[in-house]
Amino acid sequence: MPPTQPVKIAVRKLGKVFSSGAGSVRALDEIVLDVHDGEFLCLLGPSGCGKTTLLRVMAGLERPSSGTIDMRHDDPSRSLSAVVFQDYSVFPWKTIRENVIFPLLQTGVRRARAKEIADHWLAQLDLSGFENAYPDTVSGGMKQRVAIARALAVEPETLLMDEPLAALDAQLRLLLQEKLLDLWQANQNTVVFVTHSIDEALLLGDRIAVMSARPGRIATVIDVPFDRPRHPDEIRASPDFAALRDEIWHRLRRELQPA
Ligand SMILES: Nc1ncnc2c1ncn2[C@@H]1O[C@H](COP(=O)(O)OP(=O)(O)OP(=O)(O)O)[C@@H](O)[C@H]1O
Repeated sequence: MPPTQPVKIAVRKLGKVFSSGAGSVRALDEIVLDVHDGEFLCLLGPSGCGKTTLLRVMAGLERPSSGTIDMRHDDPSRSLSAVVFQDYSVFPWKTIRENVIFPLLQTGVRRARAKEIADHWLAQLDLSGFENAYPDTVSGGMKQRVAIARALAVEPETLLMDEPLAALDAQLRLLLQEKLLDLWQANQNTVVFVTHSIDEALLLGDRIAVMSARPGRIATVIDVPFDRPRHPDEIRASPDFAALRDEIWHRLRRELQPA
């Protein structure tokens, strides 16, 4: 649906150039994009087009070379944003519970309360019973659920996710997509979600920003018409799904093989 909520993240003419002794790479060029309150926005584009770079700029992990990015922070008691990366970025030397507690302690939450919050989010991610396990003793899917629990536990106003399901096998990926749909339905965070998968973007996103080949620009933004709460099997079987998937694929193909 076209967004009706106020703008949460405003990206204006954003450019990013990486310079090194070997030369420079223009990763992003004149990106203009609005992300709205409570919106699930997917970023899709050819490999190397700058999706991760854009997400890292949003997270404050990279500085723009030009242009601006403005992210509204409404509630100082909540974190502005939290990031989930592809590679299960959990601390192997901490237990699963301590992984989730850690950022809460950093923000000043007392340990007893942090434990309660951690256990709540671990239960939401179906990890009850594994609180005292170490990440390396559980599966990749579970590690990624720990990373998601840790990100959600700080109640971020915006959740930034960089291909969080890409390293999982196909079946596990479908299950975690369903989990993310449920979590979004319950919490309605603003989410920016990088993916290579058109199907995943259509299933999860309210809108899909398709990027051009490097230097990345926003080639087009597609409204996803499916009502929420969403039922993945029904959506995948719908004619709209097939038509949109074709439309997006043809758009991406133009980026991959310019005329
Ligand atoms: N720290 C860096 N130093 C130099 N170049 C970089 C750096 N980070 C990214 N790049 C380059 O910027 C471009 C965009 O990279 P980025 O990882 O953002 O793309 P992407 O769309 O996320 O790629 P993929 O889909 O393959 O993950 C690439 O050419 C990459 O090599």
